[in-house]
Amino acid sequence: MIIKPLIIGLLQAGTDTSSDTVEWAMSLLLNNPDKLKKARDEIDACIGNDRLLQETDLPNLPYLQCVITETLRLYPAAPLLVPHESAEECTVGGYHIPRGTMLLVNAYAIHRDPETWAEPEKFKPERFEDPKGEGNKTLPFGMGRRRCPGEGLGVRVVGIVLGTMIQCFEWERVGEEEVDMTEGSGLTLPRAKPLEAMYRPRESMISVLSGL
Ligand code: HEM
Repeated sequence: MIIKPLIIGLLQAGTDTSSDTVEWAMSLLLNNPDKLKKARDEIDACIGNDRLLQETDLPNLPYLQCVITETLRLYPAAPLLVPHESAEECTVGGYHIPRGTMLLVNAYAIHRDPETWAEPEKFKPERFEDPKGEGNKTLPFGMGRRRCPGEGLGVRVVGIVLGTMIQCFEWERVGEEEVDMTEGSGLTLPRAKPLEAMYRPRESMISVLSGL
């Protein structure tokens, strides 16, 4: 009886969140070709050109992970998380919250707070390279007992898809101008317009790709 709604819930919660994150990451990399090259160099050094990236490679690709974390900082797939309700009256930041109040966590604003982040609007995956540096104060998957249960799967899916796209193809913007980063609306955070980009197989990956 509960299997159907459970499956539908998992598909709804796990599909757009993951695909939007890949699309934002690729948009950011297209506007920052030096970061795209750095991610590709890491993949080439770790995996080479004889096989496709696999899930077991992900722990050995720390810069790719930094790219994903920085993407989720700037474009958290659920910018207000999911509405919560206070089970008891409580105090948050000095405000009295009666029992039964709807609470929204503005992860988008927290992730761009200039008190917390240096150059908050800038795409800098490097900010996550040094654990002693700015540190990771993001919450793209929420917190506490209602935290996203699909985080492990989501991070792996985004890592494999994005990493394979970087490993196998040369990516370029359609024209001279930067990719438009206008945000769409909704409960999740899609791009206003779907990403358009030019790509072609990398010479070094053609034998792997043609063997698929
Ligand atoms: C990049 C990928 C993903 C992101 C950024 C993301 C983010 C989130 C966020 C912010 C919440 C709300 C947490 C809160 O309000 O405290 C959530 C809830 C949830 N997510 Fe994800 N998610 C992702 C992928 C997935 C995947 C792959 C699945 C499952 C296949 C999934 C299943 C769920 C479910 C079932 C909930 C509701 C949990 C509850 O209410 O107790 N998510 N997710």
